[in-house]
Amino acid sequence: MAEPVRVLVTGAAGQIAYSLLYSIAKGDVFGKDQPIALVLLDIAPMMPVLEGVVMELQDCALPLLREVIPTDKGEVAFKDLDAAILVGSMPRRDGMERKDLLKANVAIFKSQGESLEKYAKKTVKVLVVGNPANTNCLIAAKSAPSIPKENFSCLTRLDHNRASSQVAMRCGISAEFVKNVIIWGNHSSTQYPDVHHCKVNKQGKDVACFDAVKDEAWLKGDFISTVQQRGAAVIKARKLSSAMSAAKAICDHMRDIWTGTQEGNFISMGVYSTGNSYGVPEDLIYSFPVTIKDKTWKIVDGLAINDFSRAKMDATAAELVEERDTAVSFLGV
Ligand SMILES: NC(=O)C1=CN([C@@H]2O[C@H](COP(=O)(O)OP(=O)(O)OC[C@H]3O[C@@H](n4cnc5c(N)ncnc54)[C@H](O)[C@@H]3O)[C@@H](O)[C@H]2O)C=CC1
Ligand SMILES: O=C(O)CCC(=O)C(=O)O
Repeated sequence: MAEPVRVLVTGAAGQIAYSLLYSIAKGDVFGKDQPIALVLLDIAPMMPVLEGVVMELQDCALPLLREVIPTDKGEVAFKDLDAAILVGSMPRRDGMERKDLLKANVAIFKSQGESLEKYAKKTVKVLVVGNPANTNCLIAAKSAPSIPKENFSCLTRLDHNRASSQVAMRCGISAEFVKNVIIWGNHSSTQYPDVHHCKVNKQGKDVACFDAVKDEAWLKGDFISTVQQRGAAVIKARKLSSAMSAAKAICDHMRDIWTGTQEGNFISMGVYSTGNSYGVPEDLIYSFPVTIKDKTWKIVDGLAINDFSRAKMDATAAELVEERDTAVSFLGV
């Protein structure tokens, strides 16, 4: 059997991690034959809670889980990593915008980027989940200059899954029959869920989403705002932010990095924008449609962009430029 992959989850005593760790440990992400060493980082006051999580992982008696390492120390957590899933940070409460989190959370990602630089393998794949996810990811990447920027990505797969599911429900079909929705831009309420290239499989045939849904006003109106506001709607209802669906999206994202995307399908993730062909400003982590092969993503080029889409792509880019500049002014990176 293969050597264990060493996987870090930060915020390991929190609610997303509680939904996530079982799926990783049972092989849903890195493969059913791939042993795993799971490193769990949280802050010192959470160590007693983390001990409980470790006990539960042990009690699952999972064959692939070779080692569980709980810690509050960066030098232990980031050592020799193959994959890092950076969840730990402060979540948004009802009434807060993601920008409110910027100051508190970017400092965490600067310090974790520095730890990746010092201790992780240069091949480590880093997924940033903690909000504001795009800007935190950019700051972590900038703080780890010897790790290629392409190894860093942020989670917009939850938005992607939300968009697929909204279209599927509208058509009365399962979400597996909806492919190639796109989330452009920021994981925030300015994101642009775009269905101009989306296909819906109806009775075995791929049909353009606009023809399948037959309601352009909905697709250009309530559909977009529902996806943009879904995180806030869940917070309002649960008084806590999305956790089960976030964990599922993290698994989808990291599994696609590890094993690649299916031929003809693309997915959305926040990646480094420098060199993109869509006129998005450089030096951002911006969500694009990507395909993945050999653990390497590639932005899907050549998709037609109409004026409606252009305006929304530019608006979310402008928000990211502002977030980046604010973060840089806080941190001086
Ligand atoms: N990108 C996305 O699609 C989504 C992102 N999120 C974000 O994920 C983050 C975590 O959410 P939850 O698990 O619900 O929050 P939570 O509050 O339940 O858990 C966060 C955990 O992170 C820990 N933590 C705080 N600072 C840390 C540090 N410096 N190092 C390590 N651990 C640290 C806390 O002690 C806590 O255990 C939030 O920022 C939330 O906004 C949530 C849902 C979706
Ligand atoms: O909206 C938030 O701030 C937390 C949860 C989240 O990012 C989401 O559900 O999309």
